[in-house]
Amino acid sequence: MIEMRGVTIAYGRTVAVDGVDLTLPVNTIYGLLGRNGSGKTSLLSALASYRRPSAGTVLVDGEEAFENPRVARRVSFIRDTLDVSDSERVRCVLRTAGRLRATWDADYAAKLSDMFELDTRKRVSALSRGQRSMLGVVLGLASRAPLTILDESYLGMDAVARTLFYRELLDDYLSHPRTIVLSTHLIEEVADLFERVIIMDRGRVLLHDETDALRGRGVTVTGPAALVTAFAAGHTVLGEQSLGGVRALTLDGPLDPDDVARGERDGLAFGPLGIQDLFVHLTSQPRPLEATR
Ligand SMILES: Nc1ncnc2c1ncn2[C@@H]1O[C@H](COP(=O)(O)OP(=O)(O)OP(=O)(O)O)[C@@H](O)[C@H]1O
Repeated sequence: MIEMRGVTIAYGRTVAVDGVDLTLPVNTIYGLLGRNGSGKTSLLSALASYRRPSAGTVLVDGEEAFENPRVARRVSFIRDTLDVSDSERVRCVLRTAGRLRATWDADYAAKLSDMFELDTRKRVSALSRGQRSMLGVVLGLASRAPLTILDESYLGMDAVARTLFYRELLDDYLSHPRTIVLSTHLIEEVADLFERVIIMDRGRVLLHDETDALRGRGVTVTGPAALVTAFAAGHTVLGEQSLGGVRALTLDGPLDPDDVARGERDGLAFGPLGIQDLFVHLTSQPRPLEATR
């Protein structure tokens, strides 16, 4: 179990993470979503015990995470800097990872490198943007760490490489269950991988739920304007569009099935909202420039 209690991370006057409470059951794939600057990387750094929170605690299996070697050994945090030396050759980076990590699977790392056509003789400095990301993915997956954190790991990877990555991640997770936290902006592309979704907004957790529950959460109601308006009474409206006499409202669901059946009889149409559209609706309110205190 991973627990965050009142976790706050501030950089001077900028509050990147603002009193986050989260309980994360293990052996689950999490999607961490949030707009630019919403605090995802900061939160993940605390989760990975790379950063001491300004306030609050992060507990991994009951142990305080920061500067705790027992926790650090169980965590693999892959971020864009990769935390490796640019002058090293890829094969040396992989060998070092194997030496440092008891759970490392060298054969799997070799298989992944082949799959991504990653030339392990190259120095890290000679890798393209996408190839650096592939190296990050190899380091993350082959570590088989009980807590694997991939922070926007696909950057620069083309559609084919990303598809291979998603497929591989799911296959390997099924044979080696572990906790994987994936932060991404390519929501629709990966939404099917997530078992649970965490949405951050301005340093806070706006929502944390099972992906399946979220799929039924946003509902679009379309029909004659007066009928739609009457139906929406008492519901939270997340968004609206009008064209002539037709109105479409996005409501925060789930809706009562009897109400939906009645609405359909009256000529209203109901449609589910994808995770990405729900995310856009929930997080697209105008924002101040910085979340400062
Ligand atoms: N080292 C730092 N020093 C000062 N401010 C920082 C630092 N790192 C992050 N911030 C600020 O903290 C806030 C959250 O940044 P963070 O990188 O955690 O967001 P993010 O959700 O990962 O963003 P993105 O999706 O753009 O990568 C931003 O306002 C950012 O400017």
